[in-house]
Amino acid sequence: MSYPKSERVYSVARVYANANEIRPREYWDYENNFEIQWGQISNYEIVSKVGRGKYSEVFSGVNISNNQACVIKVLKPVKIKKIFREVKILQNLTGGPNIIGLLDLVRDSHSKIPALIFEEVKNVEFRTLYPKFKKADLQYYFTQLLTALDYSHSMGIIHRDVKPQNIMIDPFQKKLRLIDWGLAEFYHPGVDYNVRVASRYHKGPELLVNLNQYDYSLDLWSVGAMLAAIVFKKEPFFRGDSNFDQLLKIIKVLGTDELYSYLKKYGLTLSQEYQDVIVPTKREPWVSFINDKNSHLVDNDVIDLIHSLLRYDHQERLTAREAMQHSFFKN
Ligand SMILES: Nc1ncnc2c1ncn2[C@@H]1O[C@H](COP(=O)(O)OP(=O)(O)OP(=O)(O)O)[C@@H](O)[C@H]1O
Repeated sequence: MSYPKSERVYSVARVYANANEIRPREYWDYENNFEIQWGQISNYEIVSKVGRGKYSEVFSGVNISNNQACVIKVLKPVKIKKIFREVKILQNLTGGPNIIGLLDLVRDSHSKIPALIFEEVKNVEFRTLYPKFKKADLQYYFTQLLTALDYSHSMGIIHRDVKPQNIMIDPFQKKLRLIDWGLAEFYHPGVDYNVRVASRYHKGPELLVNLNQYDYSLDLWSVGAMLAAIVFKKEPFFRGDSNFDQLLKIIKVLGTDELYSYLKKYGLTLSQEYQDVIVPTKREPWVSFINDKNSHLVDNDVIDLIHSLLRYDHQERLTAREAMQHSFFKN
């Protein structure tokens, strides 16, 4: 059984909780009876290297059978289960709005090293792009991102690694694609998930306080952290220098009162290590982050949106769909 329910169910997603249960088992069970149909590796040629991740080397390439540009993600050796999960999730989501399209799967006949073939996005690096964003750009691109997330969540899938590096934007075509589904997971209510996911600066509080029954709302914390970073021109917004320190950076902004209410609500306690260093802290008002460099981007709407995403309590955060309906996107 791949998704054992916990004996104590203390948190269930507010939306799409049964997205997998209502679908056939083959939809989410990537461990049993799942077989990959491999394409022709000879169709693809590498052009140049575009990036490297923890789990892969990524190249721009071309499909010589139709002259189509593509991206070739060559996987580093990892557990076969992890590869199956990424492939199954990509197959389920490909074709959805603003989700990176998986075009083919190939593997080297000798080494058996697999590679994923994707549509190519002519991405402009976020450190170049985001500082130029005006309110209209934020409205447009965050709507695109939330559309991808609402779709993925409605399909029962949590991305679990939302961050600028995983959001490809081609500003000339105004195209946004959510990439890197390597940490994504199927959501089943009442299952204890591994908290060692996401990248440090974008980890939600649930991961840092060891709350295992998290859900889609994890992705909305990461969106909130990204939005706050752009709006307040503070990249990243929460810069912890370790996983331990990451929660301390969040406390500096959100304070301790709501942290303790959060822990109490779900019956959690902080480790002794945290209890030794955390002192009572007041919430830092959002307006205290306004300065000469960012004031043109800040208004009450965007502050309210950030405030509604950056909540300790994952159940209080706006869902992707609710966030899209926020007044920030209307004016
Ligand atoms: N479809 C694409 N179009 C353009 N660039 C891409 C595409 N896919 C991946 N890249 C580039 O390759 C990098 C690594 O890809 P990806 O995040 O999928 O790999 P990873 O090994 O899972 O990375 P990580 O260590 O962040 O988990 C991306 O940050 C991006 O720069």
